[in-house]
Amino acid sequence: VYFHHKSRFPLPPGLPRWPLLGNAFAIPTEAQHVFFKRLGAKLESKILHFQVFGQSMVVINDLKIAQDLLDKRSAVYSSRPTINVKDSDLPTTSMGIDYLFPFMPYGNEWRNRRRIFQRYFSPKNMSKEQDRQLEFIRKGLLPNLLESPQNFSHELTIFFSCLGGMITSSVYGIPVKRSSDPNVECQEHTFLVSEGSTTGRFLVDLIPALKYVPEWMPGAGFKTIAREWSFMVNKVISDMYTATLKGMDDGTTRECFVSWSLNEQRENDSGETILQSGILQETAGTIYKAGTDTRLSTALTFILAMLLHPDVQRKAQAEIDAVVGSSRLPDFDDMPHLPYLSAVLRETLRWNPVLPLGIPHLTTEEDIYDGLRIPKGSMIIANSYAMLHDEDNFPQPELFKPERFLKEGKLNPDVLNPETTATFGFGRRICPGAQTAISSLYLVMASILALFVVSPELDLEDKPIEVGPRFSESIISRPLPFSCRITPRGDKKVENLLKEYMNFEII
Ligand code: HEM
Repeated sequence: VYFHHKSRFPLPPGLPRWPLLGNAFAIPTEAQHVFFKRLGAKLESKILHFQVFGQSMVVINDLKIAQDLLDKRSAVYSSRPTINVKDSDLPTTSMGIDYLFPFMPYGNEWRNRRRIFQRYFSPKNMSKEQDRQLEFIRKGLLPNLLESPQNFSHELTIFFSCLGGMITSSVYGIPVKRSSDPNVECQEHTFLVSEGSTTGRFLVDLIPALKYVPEWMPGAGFKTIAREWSFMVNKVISDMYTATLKGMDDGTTRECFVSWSLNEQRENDSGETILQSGILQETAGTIYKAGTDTRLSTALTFILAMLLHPDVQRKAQAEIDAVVGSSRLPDFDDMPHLPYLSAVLRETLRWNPVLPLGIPHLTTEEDIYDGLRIPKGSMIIANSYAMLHDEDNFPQPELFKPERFLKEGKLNPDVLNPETTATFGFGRRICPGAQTAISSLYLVMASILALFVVSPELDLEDKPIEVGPRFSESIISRPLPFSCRITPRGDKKVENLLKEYMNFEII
């Protein structure tokens, strides 16, 4: 009786549906975040409902609604859509990667893994992680940029080596080469196999209800790839883990997520449990992809913003020079004294949210919100892009304007902070890597601006090549390849400043 009573509430507004297909073909396959934002404005609703091949889907375009539901009612809004490939098609129970906890449904299995992750990536280990970040930036990123032949694909590789290497070292503690490290490349290639050309494809393939269009429907090709892919992912995850254990025995592993977690658990007498059950190995296997792509996209967005806004770049450099001087490199202690740079980071996260639609949640109960019915089993999409481009909070949201976060030269606490709002998701699923991400991005930005200038590439007639802000319009939003130059600043003794950090081939 109660159920029927509740079900009389209407669904949130949406589009007219076709039988069976529902709204599948009304939703574009690219730039969905922009489509949802515009449709919400047209239908005058900040919460929308769609039906896609029988899957109920709710899109939230508003921060308060997302907080009311995903944060405050998190007991109901914290699951994930699961992967729906038949058992018989695959060697393991599903695609073989649903044990990676970002994609696990809500419950104890997910909770155990997330706890193990959070115990290491917590404030008490932050200074150790920051030492590692400093090292990878100073011995890897900066020397590599200095030696770079200046082209986008090379620079992309440099950022990727630094961030992929940093996370590999954080998780596995094994030595990493400053460029072309075989373990970093192997993880990257393996995780990329299913993705085709864009990074977004990776997540799209993982989230069944996002496969609106036939090419993403599980067909023979998809299943073959899934089978091969799950095998390779599992092998890499197991090989990397074994390398750490071996390194722990012969003393070559530096302290890292895996070694720290094992030691900590051994002290509590339960180390055998996580070791035997393989939970630690699985949790470790999650971290590379989550921690590399997201930071890489943010770093590239930052470079693009500096290219397009030389005035912002000069202001940030002047602030760094005033605080850091010319005889040393920036470090984490400088952060509180660099409000303009902090505003640049906030604006970078806001201007091009890396995961514009976050990662979908799933409701485990029916719910009623503001007179609207949210069915059980609905996929919930929090449109972070719409929230971070909400004109009420961020006037002229398409403009890159760090000043919006400042008042009288200080960070203005009255303006929403993208470091703590929407960028990293919501509720019990909120990104557990946010602190480490922010800290490393801050140092990447400060270090580059202290030593280098981002400027336009010149064409054959020495005219600057024009670049527009264009992003891959998939699940992960990343600037499309653009030409630029990242050259040592003429007013700094860059080689001297980097002298003690050059020539470390292995970090
Ligand atoms: C700029 C960088 C990053 C951004 C923008 C970002 C954003 C996000 C978002 C939006 C989610 C989904 C939250 C939700 O479901 O509501 C997420 C989940 C996650 N992130 Fe991040 N992330 C970043 C960096 C990192 C890093 C560096 C790590 C690891 C060290 C990491 C590990 C994870 C994990 C493990 C999850 C899954 C959490 C779960 O399902 O319980 N992320 N991230």
